[in-house]
Amino acid sequence: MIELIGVTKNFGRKRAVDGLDLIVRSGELFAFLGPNGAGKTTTIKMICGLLTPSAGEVRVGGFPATSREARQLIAYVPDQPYLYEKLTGREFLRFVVEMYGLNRGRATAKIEELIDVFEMRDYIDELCENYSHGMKQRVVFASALVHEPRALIVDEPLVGLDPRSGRIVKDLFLAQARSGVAVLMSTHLLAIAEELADTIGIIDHGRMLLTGSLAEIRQRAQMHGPLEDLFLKLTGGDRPRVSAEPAEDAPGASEPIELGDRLP
Ligand SMILES: Nc1ncnc2c1ncn2[C@@H]1O[C@H](COP(=O)(O)OP(=O)(O)OP(=O)(O)O)[C@@H](O)[C@H]1O
Repeated sequence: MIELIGVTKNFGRKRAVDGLDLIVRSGELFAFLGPNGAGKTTTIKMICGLLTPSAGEVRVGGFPATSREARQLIAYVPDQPYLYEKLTGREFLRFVVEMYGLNRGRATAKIEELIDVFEMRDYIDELCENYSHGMKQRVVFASALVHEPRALIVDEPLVGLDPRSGRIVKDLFLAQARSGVAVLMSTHLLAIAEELADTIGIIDHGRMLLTGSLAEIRQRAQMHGPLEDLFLKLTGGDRPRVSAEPAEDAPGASEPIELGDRLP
């Protein structure tokens, strides 16, 4: 459903994405991982047709990503939700229906279904300006699904969500993938990738380092511990060592703290 072949993106002299190959099939939940500045958002924007590649091809459902056909197939949920503050959540969903030119009867039923899925009935008729981050994010997810996309692209989907909202969103990804939607999720939360993903892709400096199921990438990297260790090893060394610079006479003052030592 989503296909990138030899994709490069330059911003002036900066190469953000470098000869990237990436495939997400219908029904697959793909976790796109990489350190800050690795090229994830740039890649996502090319898939959504918001940026054009400097070289290579990006296709969605067989159509060029910038085409109208591709845009009809895709839904994109950015990490910072954007809503029209002076509309209610329901009005915003109706606005999206109009934008896509959807059949009103069918879309109204879909909106009602999504209001229940995202547990928004208590606040959907209030103005968006009064919503919390999590409430906004639920409306944004609902608006992304109203046209029944075949590819769902989400950038850092769980940031700022409470456990209940996070559970709803995670269940939604699984349900979408099981119903045949290609789901591409960019995240820094490795536990989410471990929990949900069929396939994990690790990108660094614009290049795909490894792709496969968790078991496959562990085998290829010859590392069988936590994904965090594998990720850190692949993307530039082991666990970072951070000097806490305690007072000179503090106990253990000369010992650097190793991140992760205190984690359960
Ligand atoms: N519009 C732009 N102009 C110049 N450089 C850019 C632009 N957008 C991104 N870059 C650079 O391209 C590289 C990749 O950025 P990108 O935002 O794709 O990374 P990312 O993996 O999404 O990072 P993060 O996890 O921090 O969000 C970075 O070095 C960034 O500074």
